[in-house]
Amino acid sequence: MVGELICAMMEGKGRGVIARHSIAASDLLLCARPAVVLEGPPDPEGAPDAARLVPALVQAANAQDVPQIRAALQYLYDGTDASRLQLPDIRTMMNLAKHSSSSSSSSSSSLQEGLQESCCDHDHSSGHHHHHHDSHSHSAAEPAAADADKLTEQQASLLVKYNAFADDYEDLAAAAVRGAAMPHSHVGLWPQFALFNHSCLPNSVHYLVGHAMVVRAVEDVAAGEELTVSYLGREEFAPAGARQAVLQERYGFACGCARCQLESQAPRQLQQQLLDTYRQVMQAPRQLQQQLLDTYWQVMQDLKPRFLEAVEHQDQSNLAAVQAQLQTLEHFLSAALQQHRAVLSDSAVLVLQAAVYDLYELLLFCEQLLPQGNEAESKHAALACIGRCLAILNCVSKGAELHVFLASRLLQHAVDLRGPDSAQAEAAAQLFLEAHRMRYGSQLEQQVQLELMEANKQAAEEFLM
Ligand SMILES: C[S@@+](CC[C@H](N)C(=O)[O-])C[C@H]1O[C@@H](n2cnc3c(N)ncnc32)[C@H](O)[C@@H]1O
Repeated sequence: MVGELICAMMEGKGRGVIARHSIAASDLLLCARPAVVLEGPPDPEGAPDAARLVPALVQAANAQDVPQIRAALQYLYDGTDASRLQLPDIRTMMNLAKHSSSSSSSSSSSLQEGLQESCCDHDHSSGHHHHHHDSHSHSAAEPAAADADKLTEQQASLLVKYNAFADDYEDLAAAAVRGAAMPHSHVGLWPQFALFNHSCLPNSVHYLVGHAMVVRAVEDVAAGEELTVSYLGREEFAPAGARQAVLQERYGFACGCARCQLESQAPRQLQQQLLDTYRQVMQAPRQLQQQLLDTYWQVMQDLKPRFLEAVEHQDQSNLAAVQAQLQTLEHFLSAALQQHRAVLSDSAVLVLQAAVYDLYELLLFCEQLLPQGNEAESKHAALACIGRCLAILNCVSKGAELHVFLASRLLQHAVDLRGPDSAQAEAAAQLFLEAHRMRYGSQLEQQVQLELMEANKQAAEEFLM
């Protein structure tokens, strides 16, 4: 499928990646190794500072024995030079990665190799196609260096500033399946991945397997349509203004994607309400988030079997007070959404709700920490909360890790509450499978599929409250 992508100029965005032919949801788009990558310690310490990539990038680009890296980076930096318009194809990228400074013992797992093979199998073209263009977002600070043979430190800094990618973990389930030790944080530069532009409602998902960057479509994409990824992590769950501020500051562009447009066209009153809700959720209950997380860790570490009981003995009344506040917020927001329901499609409502995703997630956490009524009732309530969160993620964040985790949680609750053979459990299993299909594709061997599902179930236990 990699051969089906074209690099072209996108109005107001510099270059971008478009589909040459139609692409189906869950198709693999890219699996590429980095030009450079640095591993950090496992979370919570986070990924190394991207600035540390600059000297490594200069060194990799100027290494005599691997001119392809220099070509890829120079292309990325300065697409205006006709002599360098030919982007190395995926095979070249794979080969050059063998020589790159980023070799890793963990990168030879069978899952990763499988992914690479599936790329190569589909790559029937001789390389990417792209059109000549004369402006480029990365090179604003200076024209192409006359001595184009060497990538300068200044050029490398610009490349890193706009193109580096960092993550606290590689894909946790894939790491577990391939037997990797504790997954590490990463910061690196993947030249082909860096050609994808951003959307707050992306049609592709991306993640690391070892050092390989995997990109997969999560929507059906028509020929000629742009393929987009989200540059925002958790910050994607914020209103348009907040997202745009981050994108402007970090990447220097004003986002005008479909989600931003939808929000800016929503009735003014509703926009204000979304903003107010977001502020209240993000400001006031920040302590609550911490409190909930602290509670979570405490309970998971030594009191897991008596999870709900233990929480009751700690700060139940405090949590209940916050829960009540959250419920009030949710009530008003839902009334406002209801008021404008006639002009909003189902998915528009979900897109708008994504701006205050934290509200819904905190309600879910409260529900899980503070059971109300009898066990069945509280499970019902939790099931409804999970369903709501999942619907939002299924709309704006398809194939994301959180999407897979919540689908796993929904399945667990449905099985618990209604039994493994119930219609609800079956529907939830279908959602879990679908989230997996988006993230890992539809052509996985059944055994690998089962192992990934089990690993994601475990990871959801550990990482989701
Ligand atoms: C990783 S690069 C993406 C490829 C880039 N367009 C190019 O020509 O090399 C990130 C840069 O692309 C541009 N960009 C990405 N997404 C955009 C969007 N939705 N709207 C406008 N510019 C965007 C910004 O200049 C950003 O700093």
